[in-house]
Amino acid sequence: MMKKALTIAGSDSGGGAGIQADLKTFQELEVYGMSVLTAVTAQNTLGVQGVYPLPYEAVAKQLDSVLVDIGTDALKTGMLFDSEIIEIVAEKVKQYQLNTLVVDPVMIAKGGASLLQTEAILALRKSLLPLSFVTTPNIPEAEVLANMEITSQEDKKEAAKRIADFGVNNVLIKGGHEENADIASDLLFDGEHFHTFTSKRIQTENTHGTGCTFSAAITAELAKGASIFDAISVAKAFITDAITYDLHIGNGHGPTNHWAYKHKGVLDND
Ligand SMILES: Nc1ncnc2c1ncn2[C@@H]1O[C@H](COP(=O)(O)OP(=O)(O)O)[C@@H](O)[C@H]1O
Ligand SMILES: Cc1ncc(COP(=O)(O)O)c(N)n1
Repeated sequence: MMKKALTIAGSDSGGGAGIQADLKTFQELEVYGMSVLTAVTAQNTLGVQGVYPLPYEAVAKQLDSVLVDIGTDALKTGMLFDSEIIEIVAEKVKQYQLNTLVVDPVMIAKGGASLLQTEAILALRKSLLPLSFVTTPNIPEAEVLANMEITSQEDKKEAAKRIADFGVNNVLIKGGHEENADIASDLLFDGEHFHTFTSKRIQTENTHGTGCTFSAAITAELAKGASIFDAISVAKAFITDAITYDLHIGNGHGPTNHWAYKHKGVLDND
């Protein structure tokens, strides 16, 4: 039986991040993908030109439609926009007893546009993180959640512990923003131990959607029954290939290549 994965996120009209990145990743990793939209963004490789949240009722209804009938083996959240949407998601996660929740605490798009209202940070900490199996902040997001600056490996560890204290089982702080490093190193705290997942750093401007793609890959692997460690290992290989075979599309920060992980051979012969 094919496993199922659900993403609750915003639409990226440019196709590189958000719902579109998530569904492409689910497809490549061979899980059945479903989506609940929270907002529509007018977006391309140059940035975000508009943000249009959906009515709260639309978010709640989409969740009920999917969960009453189809159900899911794992789910992830991306852009949630405000505290009301966070509370709706938290309610539904409890109501339908969903255990495998991946929270990618999307706050700001790479060009600087806000995808989460500042008032919503509290709701994220108090209502959603306690229900989560894993959360995947980048460094600026980890700084906001943990309420501290991160300038060293020790700071990263301290921030991971502080975020775990909100009640989430696993905290994965991504190292994509450490631009001076020659590796891209992500730190996992599983409540007891630290592990790092490392790849070489790829020099490219085309990193639009890396965080969405990475957390979607973790979600797909968890849906198939992988352990958190194995799910992150596959996701790290998936995102590294997707960045290595990046797409030179548009005039700004292009997207990653969701096709690469499964079809490197074909791309190498291109
Ligand atoms: N230039 C890069 N080379 C290799 N891996 C990268 C690069 N940039 C980001 N990554 C990896 O992509 C994943 C997403 O991280 P990040 O870019 O920090 O997320 P976000 O998109 O949320 O800011 C992480 O595994 C990170 O290590
Ligand atoms: C609708 C939407 N959701 C999320 C992101 C973040 O993208 P990234 O993965 O590059 O942090 C985005 N740019 N747009």
